[in-house]
Amino acid sequence: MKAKALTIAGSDSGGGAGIQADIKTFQERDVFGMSAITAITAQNTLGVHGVYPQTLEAIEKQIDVVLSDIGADSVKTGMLFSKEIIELVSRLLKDYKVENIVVDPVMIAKGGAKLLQDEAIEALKKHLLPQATVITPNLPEACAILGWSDINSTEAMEEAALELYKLGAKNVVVKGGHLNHEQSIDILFDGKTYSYYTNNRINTKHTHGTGCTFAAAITAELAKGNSVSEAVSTAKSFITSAISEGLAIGKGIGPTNHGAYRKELTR
Ligand SMILES: Nc1ncnc2c1ncn2[C@@H]1O[C@H](COP(=O)(O)OP(=O)(O)OP(=O)(O)O)[C@@H](O)[C@H]1O
Ligand SMILES: Cc1ncc(COP(=O)(O)O)c(N)n1
Repeated sequence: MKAKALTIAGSDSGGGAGIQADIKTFQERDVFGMSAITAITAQNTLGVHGVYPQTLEAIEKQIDVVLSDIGADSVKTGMLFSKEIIELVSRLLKDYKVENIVVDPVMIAKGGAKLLQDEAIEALKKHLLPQATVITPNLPEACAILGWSDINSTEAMEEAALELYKLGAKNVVVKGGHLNHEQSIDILFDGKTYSYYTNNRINTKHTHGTGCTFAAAITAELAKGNSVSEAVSTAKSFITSAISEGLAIGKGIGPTNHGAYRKELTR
């Protein structure tokens, strides 16, 4: 049977991040994609021009009808915007006993727009992180969750992974896209071992949606029954290809190319 994945996230009208990036990635990885939209954003390559959160009722209904009928082998969360939405999503994922949960703790868009209210960080820590199979913070997100000012080395990334693991997630991937290093290094910590996923840094500005795409690829691989380390490894290859063929569309930061990995596999 075809694997199924649900993304609970914000809509990016520009198509590079959020729900759109997730669904494209699920499709590329041969997983049936479903969505529950937490907020509509008016977005393009120049940034976020408007944020329109959906009502709790609308969010609950989307999740309820999908999980009660179709079900999901894995669920990804992205932009959740408020404490109330986090509490709702956490409750529903518990009620439906979802097994594979990937939490991408989206906080700030590349252009600087807030996608999570400051007061929601505590709710994220208390309710959602402890339920997660995998969490995928970038360096600023890891700092915000831990109350740290900076993470600027792989040693500090390992320390952050350990401290984040103590908050209850089964696996932590600290993403090093923001590290000033010639390689792009992500570190997975499963409570015992630190595994490094490393590729050469690609010199491009077209990286809109990298975090969403990476986490969606992990979600898709988990839905198909792969292990966390296999899922992260495939996701790393997927995002590296997508960035290497980033799309110079629009006047600002273009999106990654979700179809690039498939092309590479069939070459
Ligand atoms: N220039 C790059 N070259 C190669 N890999 C990259 C580059 N930038 C980011 N990555 C990889 O992309 C993935 C996403 O990492 P990143 O730290 O950019 O996430 P993010 O900041 O959450 O993304 P976003 O900016 O979409 O929120 C990671 O696997 C990271 O290593
Ligand atoms: C709806 C939504 N979710 C997530 C992101 C983060 O992606 P990025 O940091 O690449 O802008 C975004 N811009 N929009």
